[in-house]
Amino acid sequence: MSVISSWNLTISLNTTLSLSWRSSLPSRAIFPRPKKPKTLVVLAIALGAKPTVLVSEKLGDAGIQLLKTFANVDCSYNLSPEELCTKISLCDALIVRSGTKVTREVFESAMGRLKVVGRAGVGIDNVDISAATEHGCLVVNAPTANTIAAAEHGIALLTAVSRNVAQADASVKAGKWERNKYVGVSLVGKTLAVMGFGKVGSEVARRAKGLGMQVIAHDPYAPADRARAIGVELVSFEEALTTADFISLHMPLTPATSKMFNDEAFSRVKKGVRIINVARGGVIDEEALLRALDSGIVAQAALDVFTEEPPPQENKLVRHENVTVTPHLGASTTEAQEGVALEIAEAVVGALKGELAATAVNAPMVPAEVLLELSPYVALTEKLGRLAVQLVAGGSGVKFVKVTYASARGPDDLDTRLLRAMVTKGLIEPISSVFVNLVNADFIGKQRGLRLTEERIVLDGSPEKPLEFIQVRIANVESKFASAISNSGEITVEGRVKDGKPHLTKVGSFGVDVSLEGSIVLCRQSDQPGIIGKVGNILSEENVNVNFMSVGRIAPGKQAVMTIGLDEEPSRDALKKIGEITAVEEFVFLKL
Ligand SMILES: NC(=O)C1=CN([C@@H]2O[C@H](COP(=O)(O)OP(=O)(O)OC[C@H]3O[C@@H](n4cnc5c(N)ncnc54)[C@H](O)[C@@H]3O)[C@@H](O)[C@H]2O)C=CC1
Ligand SMILES: O=C(O)C(=O)COP(=O)(O)O
Repeated sequence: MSVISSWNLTISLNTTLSLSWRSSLPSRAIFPRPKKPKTLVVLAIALGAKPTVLVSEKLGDAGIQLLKTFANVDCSYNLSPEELCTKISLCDALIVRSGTKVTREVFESAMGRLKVVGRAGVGIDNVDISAATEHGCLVVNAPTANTIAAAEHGIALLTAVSRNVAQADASVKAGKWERNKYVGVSLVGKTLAVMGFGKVGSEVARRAKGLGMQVIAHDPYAPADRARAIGVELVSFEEALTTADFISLHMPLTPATSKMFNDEAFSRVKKGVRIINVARGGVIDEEALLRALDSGIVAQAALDVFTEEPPPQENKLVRHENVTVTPHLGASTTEAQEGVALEIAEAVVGALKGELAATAVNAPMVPAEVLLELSPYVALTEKLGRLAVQLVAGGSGVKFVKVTYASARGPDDLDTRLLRAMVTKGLIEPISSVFVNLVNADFIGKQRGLRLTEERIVLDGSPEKPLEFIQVRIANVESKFASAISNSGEITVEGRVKDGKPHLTKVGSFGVDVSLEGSIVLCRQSDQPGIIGKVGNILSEENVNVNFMSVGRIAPGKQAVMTIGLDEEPSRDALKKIGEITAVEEFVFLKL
């Protein structure tokens, strides 16, 4: 058994938790309904209302049409930050490109309604991801559809710069004919340093090789074999700077890459280097670039992106004669815009339907086939969490939770992040007003001081099924249903997936078997004939449908735990009657 992760979370239980003793039913025998804005979208859909998607920048028509099949679509472009904050509390999703700043204030103004932000493109530096995560808002992007467009624009700028295309064009249009002034430089045989060897960078490299250039790349995280496969040598930052005739930037803007190209970097480049930036303005210290251009260290620059967009009129870089500029056009081809629009619309609609997004930026990306396989276990883990926490006696603080996964698969073949998040959701939601999802589960858990430990039991046998059983244990607490405490002294619930459905298979040390649907009555009685019939009668008198019933015994004639799965919620009166059956020693009603 090995511990694979742990973190802290403290849940303080309020005293009106679900448990009821046989003869003293509290005023509300069931769990208090959470006050949270729980899955508003799903609720809205259930009521027949469509979710609302705000599109704040121009999006390809195919994407808009797809969104309209599922949601009310509000295309409001050029909103001021204040207008965005005002509108956002009425929206379930927001779709942006690079021009909308999705700040913490936006998430705060959403007041819990905003469920997903879709970035119709790659760079997510305009979205405050930490704030999104803290607010449980999923951020998805469209990472692939504009790769080629951005790479082609990089190559367009590379060739334009080398032959002074923009300057010469302006000159001819101004009535001049300056053939000697605009003599260019050749690309063939020159060294191009691609900085950031990801999707765009590697496509630029491929194309530059076709132009006869020597291509080197700097990317601390790129796999060497990918570079080798296209004949590119991965080099250090230093080597890239000192050997390149052309430098093309393709890394994301992050705290680590911010102003990566500064005075220090420009002091090490080859004199006369040419720089192309189709990444983000912020990766260059623009003042430093201006100095390097003025001193001739950098011969020319081609910039598609700027620290501030649009750049102010007086921006000296924009007006510099050795600088070619475009207004952030990297992704702007008809094909790329239709592609990203569809990619983001699909991701946003999927997220609004509650599906997990393959392009999630702030949640684990779980491949579709893994999701499909894990989905019954997702339901199981959430329900086990909900059951376990409902079994805790009011006043106990839930801090130490252990989740055990029993599987014949090796640890690398089982991604438990999703399952862990769902246990957290199950543990926290019934006893608090927060909404927990895959996005914010770890954050909320940590914030509340819960210490959740995951363990693996590696079983012999066929690894065909991802999991054999899952156990959730809560230590250092008392239970309102004493039988839920196992021999190890912890509240223990265990479940399995049977025929694709989650089942509860153990409570404390008692083996049980009940499908986890509707609600459950757990009942400990002295093992004797007739109890099942008596309980069944009480429920049938109330028209409460029993969907499952099982009895687990320590030994014949001793104690047994009866588990009853119910489709409807029984009245308080019916529960009271169950508690009054003489052989019933304790019972509890649990909502799933
Ligand atoms: N101008 C435009 O319209 C467009 C701009 N972009 C920009 O291009 C960037 C790259 O896009 P993709 O290639 O699709 O992303 P990607 O994630 O596939 O590639 C980024 C690469 O940068 C590398 N990287 C990270 N830190 C680095 C560092 N300190 N030094 C060197 N490399 C580093 C990463 O390892 C990764 O391989 C985006 O983040 C976006 O900002 C993307 C599309 C269009
Ligand atoms: O995808 C990206 O990262 C881009 O920079 C494209 O930006 P845009 O969607 O054209 O505003």
